[in-house]
Amino acid sequence: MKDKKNIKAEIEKIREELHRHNYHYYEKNESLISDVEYDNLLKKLEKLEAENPEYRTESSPTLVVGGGVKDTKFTKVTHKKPMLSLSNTYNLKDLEDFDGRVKRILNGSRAGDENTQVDYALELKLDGIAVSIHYEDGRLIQAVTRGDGKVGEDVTENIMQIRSIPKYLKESVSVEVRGEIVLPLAEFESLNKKRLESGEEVFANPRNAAGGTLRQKDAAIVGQRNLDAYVYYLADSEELGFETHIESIKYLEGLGFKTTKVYDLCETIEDLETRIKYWENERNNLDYETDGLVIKVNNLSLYEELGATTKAPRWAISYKFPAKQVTTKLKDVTWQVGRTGKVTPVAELEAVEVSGSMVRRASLHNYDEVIRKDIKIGDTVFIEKAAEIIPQVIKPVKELRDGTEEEIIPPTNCPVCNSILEKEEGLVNLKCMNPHCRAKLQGKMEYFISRDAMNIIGGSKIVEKFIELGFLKEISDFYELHLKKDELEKLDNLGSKSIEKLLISIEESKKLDYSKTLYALGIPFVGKFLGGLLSKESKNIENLAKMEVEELLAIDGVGGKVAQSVYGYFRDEDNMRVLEKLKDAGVNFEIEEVDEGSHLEEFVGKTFLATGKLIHFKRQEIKDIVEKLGGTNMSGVSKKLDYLIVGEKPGSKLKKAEELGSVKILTEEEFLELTK
Ligand SMILES: NC(=O)c1ccc[n+]([C@@H]2O[C@H](COP(=O)([O-])OP(=O)(O)OC[C@H]3O[C@@H](n4cnc5c(N)ncnc54)[C@H](O)[C@@H]3O)[C@@H](O)[C@H]2O)c1
Ligand SMILES: [Zn+2]
Repeated sequence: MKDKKNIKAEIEKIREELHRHNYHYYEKNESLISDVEYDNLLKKLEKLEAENPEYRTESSPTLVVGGGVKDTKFTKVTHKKPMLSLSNTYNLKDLEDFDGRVKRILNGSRAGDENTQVDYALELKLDGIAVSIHYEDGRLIQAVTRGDGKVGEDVTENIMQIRSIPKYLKESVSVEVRGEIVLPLAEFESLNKKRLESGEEVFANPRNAAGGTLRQKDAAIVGQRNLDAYVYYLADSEELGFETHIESIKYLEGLGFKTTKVYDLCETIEDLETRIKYWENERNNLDYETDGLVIKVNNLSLYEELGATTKAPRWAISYKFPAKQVTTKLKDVTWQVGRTGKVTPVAELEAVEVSGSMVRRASLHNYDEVIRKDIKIGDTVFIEKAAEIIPQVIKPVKELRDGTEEEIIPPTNCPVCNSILEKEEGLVNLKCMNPHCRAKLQGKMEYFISRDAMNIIGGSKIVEKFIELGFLKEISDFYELHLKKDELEKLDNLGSKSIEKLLISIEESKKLDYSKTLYALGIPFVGKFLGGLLSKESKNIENLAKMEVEELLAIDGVGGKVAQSVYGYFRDEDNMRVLEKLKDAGVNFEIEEVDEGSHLEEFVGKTFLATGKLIHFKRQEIKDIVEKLGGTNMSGVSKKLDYLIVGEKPGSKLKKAEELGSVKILTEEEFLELTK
């Protein structure tokens, strides 16, 4: 008995929690927990309700479409056909179950026909706000949000502000069309930047921003935000005589609607799996956010038989991608000193999995941002890890504070060398001014050997050790390491093999292009682009060192800050001393004269790009060959591209080139032939 009581209490507690999250998510367009955490709670409740049917209620979040219209500022409108949610899954096994369920229902109603063929349409699941838009004789008359699925809010005026939604259709038909209102990623970023600058709270993600915008009372604001709309459902498709979902979508395109253009026909579960794998990566190249894929039965005549629960149709399911955003606890903030002495806060987090990897630390950028986002130690925070990007702290969840959170206090002294820090430009940057600070030294060394600079093997561990042992005091010391070979080989955990490799890569680095060696010096503000530009303009470092500020300013692309920085660099005795050492060691600081005699007819005036995993060449080698033979390298596929060299698993670039039709595709062997 006691047990039962506990179960009842637990069920009620989870329901209450879910109601609270629904309120924040649908009414206020903000989240207190991540979607995965929400979905896990919902699944837990579903399980408890299934095991204890006596506690089921019609109003449970497991049975109703989220979002209400109770206190709405908009006029309420009853939907002709309910606007349902979608059941969701995060794995392929559940997808197979879905396919099995669909076939079982269809087989059940057609005894004897055991092998019903079911085709699926696979679409992108846009992460935005659902709307239903009504047209009468081709004219937009009303647009309604999903609301609680039965009753939504009239947002016609706001929808009128969205350029990609046609106000008049290309045919004079009366239809109801459903789609998703999204905020494109670029718009989202610029909106948040503006809000941060004006002290307003940032939106945690594009969906929240789209929701907040669409339910604005002031249509003019909606107009400024550049929302976009993609449609994915024609409510009257059967009445209009369409047989498949995909046909109806193509018809919508013909009427003037924007769709994602993704409606892959999949005949088997294997087809579905292949497309899912493809989109797991490819979705990062879209300019709007997707949180998964939607898989729909393509044959419309099966919809009635399959039916729907109170919450979702049985002819569709969503396959959700691993979450990019999750919440976790901010345990502490540490301060990191970079190569220029800039001191930045780093979030120390309770370990959490995001996009398939464990995250323990995340960037907080600078103290100003900590203040603007109002982040405190002990806060629950949203963090995000997009493809291959360092995890970022998005915002704190202030609603979850219990009063024990602590202010983040910036240090007064350098956490590494203890010298007093100085403030630059107000509060934005704290800086260690000690020229001998170990952290700065280490940062400088790591920058010097990084891939885009001198490309010397050996990571931060080796640099740290060599600094500690006194082998590295300035960047030119790398070129004296060979003199200490015997000593180095005796060090623990290194061994002669890796020392040998290290010394070879140091030797190799001497031959690098002047643009790279210039970049490697770490002159403030001189990144890869300016390294290239300044090397071309000056031809060699002696010329560059002699340039006056006015001469530097005369170079197209060089501004005041850069000119001052470059000029100052070469007027510093220490810098010049290290530079002389590098030159004496044989590091290249001049542009090689291009020998026009080596140009090949097949290459002159032609453009090249390599993609995929290359077997015979390094990517840089291909670029060097192209340049040497008189061709030009490109970074993306466009009409201007003449040759695409493809390795293994080429991906989207090859697809694009094939679509263009004008690009010649070469294997590595064919490329090699061309150079002969
Ligand atoms: N973090 C939170 O606090 C919180 C709270 C509530 C809900 N949520 C999240 O929202 C989900 C529930 O929201 P929901 O009911 O809007 O469901 P959903 O967003 O998971 O799926 C249904 C919706 O998908 C949209 N959609 C996008 N592309 C589509 C396409 N091609 N075809 C059909 N529909 C498409 C439609 O708007 C549809 O209403 C939960 O599973 C959870 O992940 C999170
Ligand atoms: Zn310091």
